[in-house]
Amino acid sequence: MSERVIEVVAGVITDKRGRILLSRRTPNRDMPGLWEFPGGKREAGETPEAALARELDEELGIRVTVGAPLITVPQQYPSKRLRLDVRHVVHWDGVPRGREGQALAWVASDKLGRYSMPPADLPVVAALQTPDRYLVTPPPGDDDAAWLHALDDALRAGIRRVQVRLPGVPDDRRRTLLQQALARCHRRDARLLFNGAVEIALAAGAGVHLTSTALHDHADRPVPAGTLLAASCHDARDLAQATRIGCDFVVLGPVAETDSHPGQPGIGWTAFAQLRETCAVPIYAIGGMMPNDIPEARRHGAQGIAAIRSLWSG
Ligand SMILES: Nc1nc2c([nH]c(=O)n2[C@@H]2O[C@H](COP(=O)(O)OP(=O)(O)OP(=O)(O)O)[C@@H](O)[C@H]2O)c(=O)[nH]1
Ligand SMILES: [Mg+2]
Repeated sequence: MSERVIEVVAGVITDKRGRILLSRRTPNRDMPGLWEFPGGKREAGETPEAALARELDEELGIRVTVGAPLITVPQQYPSKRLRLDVRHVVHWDGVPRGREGQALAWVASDKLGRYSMPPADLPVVAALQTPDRYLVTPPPGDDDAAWLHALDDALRAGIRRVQVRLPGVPDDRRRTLLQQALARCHRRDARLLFNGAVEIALAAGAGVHLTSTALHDHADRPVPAGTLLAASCHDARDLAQATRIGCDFVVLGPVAETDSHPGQPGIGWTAFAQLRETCAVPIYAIGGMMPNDIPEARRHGAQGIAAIRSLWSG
C-alpha cells in the first residue's frame, strides 16, 4: 500500500436550476470515461481554495469563489491513496468549457446516480442527495403514544431517515407501532428502516437495517432495488460484506464512548477515516455523536451522524 496521500480538491458548481456540473475524464488519463466533479491535485504550498480556483480556471476557464466544504473522502485505490476534498462553489465568472477536451454535463442532483463515477465520488453524491442525520429510535418502553409523539417531534425537527428498533416488543404491538411510525414518516417524506427480520420490514413496506451479525447471514442483497438497505459495521470485514450485498449506506462505530456502552472507548476519527478508505459505501458515524459533530464527521468522509439520544427528545 502506497503511503503518500494525494490531495485532490474538487468543486460542486450548481446553476440557477440546481443542476450540478460534471466533467468526463478523457481517454488518456486514469479512470477514463468516468464522470467527476471538476478539480485536481493540490500543489505544494497551495491552500485548497487556491488549488481549486486554479484547477477550475485551467479546466473550465472560469474564475470562482470557493465556498463551504461539503465532504472530504479518504480513498484507497489499487495504485494510490487520495483525499478528495469537495467544496461548494458559490459564484463564478465566465461560461464553463471543456478546455482540456473533456465533455461536460449539467446534471439534476437526483440524476447524479445515472453517471458512472470513481468510487470516492459515491460518498460525495450521498452527501448531496441524502440526510446528514440518521435517527435510531430508543425502545418504546410501555408508552407507545409518548414514543410516537417523540418520533413526530424528531420529524418536525427535520429528521428524514429513521431506524426503528423494537426489541422484545410482542408481534401485534410491534406491527401496529411499525405501521403508525411508517405513516408518520410518509407524511414528512422521511424514510424508515426496520432493524429486525427482513420479512417483517418488507411486509410493512419499510427499509431494512441489518445488525452487524445479520449482515453476514446474507450472500446477496435481501431486498429489491428501491427498498433501502443499511447495516451496522464495526470493522473492514463488515464494510466489505456490506459492499458485497449492496447496502445503500452503513453506520460505523462507535467513534466515541457512548452512554449505552460506558467504559468502551470509541475507535476515534483517525481509525474511522482509515476504514472509510477501504470502501465506497456512504457511512454515518455512530457512538456519542451530536449534531454539532457533523462538520467533523464530514471532514473524515462520513456523510453525517447516526444517534439515538442526541436526535430524540422524548
Ligand atoms: N477532479 C476529481 N478527481 C477525482 C474525483 N474523484 C476521484 O476519485 N478523483 C481522482 O483524484 C485524482 C485527481 O486527479 P486529476 O487527474 O483531476 O488531477 P489534475 O486535474 O491535477 O490532472 P493531472 O494530474 O492530469 O495534471 C485522480 O486520481 C482522480 O481519479 C473527482 O470527483 N474529481
Ligand atoms: Mg482534474
